[in-house]
Amino acid sequence: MATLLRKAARVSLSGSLLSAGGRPGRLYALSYFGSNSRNSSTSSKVKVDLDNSSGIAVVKFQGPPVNSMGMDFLTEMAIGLDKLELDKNCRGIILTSAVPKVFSAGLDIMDMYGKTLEHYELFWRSVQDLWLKLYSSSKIMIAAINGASPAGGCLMALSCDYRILADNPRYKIGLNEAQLGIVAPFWFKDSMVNTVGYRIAEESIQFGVMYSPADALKIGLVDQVVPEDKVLSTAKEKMEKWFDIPDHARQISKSMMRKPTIDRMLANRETDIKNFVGFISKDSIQKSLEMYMAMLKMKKG
Ligand SMILES: CC/C=C\CCC/C=C/C(=O)SCCNC(=O)CCNC(=O)[C@H](O)C(C)(C)COP(=O)(O)OP(=O)(O)OC[C@H]1O[C@@H](n2cnc3c(N)ncnc32)[C@H](O)[C@@H]1OP(=O)(O)O
Repeated sequence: MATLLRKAARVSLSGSLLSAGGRPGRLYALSYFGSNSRNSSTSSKVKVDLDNSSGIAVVKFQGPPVNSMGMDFLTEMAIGLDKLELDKNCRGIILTSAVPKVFSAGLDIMDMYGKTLEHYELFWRSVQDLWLKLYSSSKIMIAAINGASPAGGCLMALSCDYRILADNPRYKIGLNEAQLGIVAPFWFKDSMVNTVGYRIAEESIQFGVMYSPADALKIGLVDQVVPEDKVLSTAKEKMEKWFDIPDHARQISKSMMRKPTIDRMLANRETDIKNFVGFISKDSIQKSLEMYMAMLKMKKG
């Protein structure tokens, strides 16, 4: 009976939780290589390592200096996630960083500065696409946050089912867009509200608060804070606990919780792209981004 239940638990529903409009299951060229028990794929910004015996895939961001989410990163992540979504051996995915001290610096500001309208449109569609894949994944997603995680970095963590943050006061996390003079779009806001609740999100987004690990834990932005060298092992231990739940029941429950948020984004996707392109191409916003980049560079010198 126990074996039967275990087998049943491994049966996964095909495809992500995405509804029809979301273009799931796209095929792509990236291929896995490795032994029967391990499948690995490395592209320039993302490394995917699936352990077939445990069912856990570790997706490591490896785009120094800060794992910013530019076109390459977005494309490689989308390809890696598509592949894992279709892989029956994969039951859970851990997102983490191979770059010291940074999980992800969020969207690549250089993709939002001084480019053509066509570029902004393509870029924003790719950002939406990645969020849809993360948020609607049928797999168990755990963020092993081993570094700073502002804006888009925080969004990737928010898209997971569980978040573990390294206990280092320099590793701040939050949707800080307002501090750059830009606005977190409604689906960033929805992801935050769904995690920490309306009142905290309201304050957090308006101020663009970046939380220390202790504060992030207090408001429920992360679920656990552990010593830095334990982040990945804790994520793997936690994953084993999630594996005790039969996949089909967990997936349907996840879909039930997330579907309204996903559907809202799909229904407003084109308007959201128009808003982004119109907003980001304004002179005043371009100026804000320019000043922000200069400030980042000055901080170094
Ligand atoms: C209608 C809707 C409209 C708009 C919605 C847009 C939504 C936007 C979402 C976003 O994600 S915007 C990005 C927000 N990100 C940030 O504010 C993070 C900024 N970066 C940092 O705070 C720090 O870099 C750090 C992540 C804490 C790491 O600090 P560290 O000291 O380790 O590195 P350093 O600051 O020296 O940076 C190294 C290098 O990287 C460049 N950099 C940093 N972040 C970005 C980025 N997001 N995009 C592009 N480039 C980035 C930084 O300038 C340095 O470059 P240099 O070596 O050439 O000087």
